[in-house]
Amino acid sequence: MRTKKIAILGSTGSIGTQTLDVIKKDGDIQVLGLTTHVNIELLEEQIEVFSPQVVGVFNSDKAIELQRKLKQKGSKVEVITGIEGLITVATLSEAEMIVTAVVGMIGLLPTIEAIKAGKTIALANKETLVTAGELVMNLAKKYNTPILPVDSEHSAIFQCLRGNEATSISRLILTASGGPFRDYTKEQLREVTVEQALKHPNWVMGSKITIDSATLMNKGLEVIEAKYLFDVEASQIDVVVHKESIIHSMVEYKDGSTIAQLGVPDMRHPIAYALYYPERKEAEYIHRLDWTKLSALSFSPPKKDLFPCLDLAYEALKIGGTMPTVLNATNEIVVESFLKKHLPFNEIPTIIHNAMEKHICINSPSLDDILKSDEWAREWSRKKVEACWQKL
Ligand SMILES: NC(=O)C1=CN([C@@H]2O[C@H](COP(=O)(O)OP(=O)(O)OC[C@H]3O[C@@H](n4cnc5c(N)ncnc54)[C@H](OP(=O)(O)O)[C@@H]3O)[C@@H](O)[C@H]2O)C=CC1
Ligand SMILES: CC(=O)[C@@H](O)[C@H](O)COP(=O)(O)O
Ligand SMILES: [Mn+2]
Repeated sequence: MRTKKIAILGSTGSIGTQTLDVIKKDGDIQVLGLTTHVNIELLEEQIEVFSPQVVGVFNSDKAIELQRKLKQKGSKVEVITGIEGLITVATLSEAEMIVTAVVGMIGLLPTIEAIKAGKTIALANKETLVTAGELVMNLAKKYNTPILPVDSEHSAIFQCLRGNEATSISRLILTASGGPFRDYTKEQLREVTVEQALKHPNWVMGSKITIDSATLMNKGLEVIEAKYLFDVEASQIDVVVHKESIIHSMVEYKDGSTIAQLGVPDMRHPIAYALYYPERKEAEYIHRLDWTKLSALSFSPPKKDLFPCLDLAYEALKIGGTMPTVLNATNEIVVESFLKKHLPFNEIPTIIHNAMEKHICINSPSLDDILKSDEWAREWSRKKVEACWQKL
């Protein structure tokens, strides 16, 4: 049996740990590199089990601490800090595939370097495509590098597209759980707490994406991600609330037929699909749907007036250029602030909207334009949050 060699960016997070779980179950993938931001305790355990060559620890104090611990144990694993650590792991010469499971646009530069180094990308890090979708996809074409979606909706669409011509697509239908507040009124939404927002009805995920699900920004980011991954028009991407999260997304074809991908909500399925693509690997550990107990699959339109982030994402996509970059960067700042309890829930879309209004959009941006727009949006929204915090 051939052993596939991979590296994982963000191995200590929700997607990272589930990727390692899949790998442990199958035993036919070798892990050459791992990275974390600060969680060196978990990284140390992962080093014990998977024996990578190199690890990246973004935080420099934590990197030094880990280096010291590993030295004491006589370990030969190399530790690299900062963005250099992420890029080194993303471009390890022997690795064929990179799983991008970091959260946020910090994943952009390592992903670009991995593409240039010809690595297959198993992409969970949606902020990368939202920030620089056109640039990343153009690079992937230039370097002939496959980008395999890990996000459950995009994996579903990818699976539904197999064996069909892209030209026969009528529309993509992304399913949304609606998040924990899908049945809340406008008044109730004013009072929601971080603790409530962190309780996703169907998935256990990292805190940033969980808040994005609660605002429906996750679906907005996924609309942009779908546009770039599948090269369709924004008008061809619809969102429907499906609270059971059993149908992971659908493709409607020109002949009126719709193909959907269904399964229990378990990220190990889309992760394994990307890891082993084009093979479908035996996965006894994934629970099967019990059709006799599934009494109903429900659908309803998203409440766009109560959750304006979805429309903001469509708007950013329509404007194009650096507008999705600004949408993403502002969202990262306001979500972080909400999680720190420095910002109320209903200020999230307001600040993003204001940032988009203020931004002077650059069309066909270079990487430098993108990085500068990202920086501008972060600075601008930090000031807005600060002003809001003073008033609270
Ligand atoms: N969780 C899920 O089910 C799904 C997630 N996704 C997407 O996958 C990505 C990862 O999500 P998720 O696993 O939930 O996130 P988590 O917050 O659980 O994990 C994020 C990982 O990235 C690391 N990290 C965070 N910030 C930095 C930084 N500045 N520099 C370097 N590394 C960093 C974290 O390290 P540390 O542990 O030290 O904080 C951790 O390893 C996101 O883009 C998300 O939208 C998509 C679909 C489903
Ligand atoms: C598991 C996954 O892919 C998440 O993006 C999930 O879809 C979030 O659920 P929402 O539909 O609530 O955004
Ligand atoms: Mn998703």
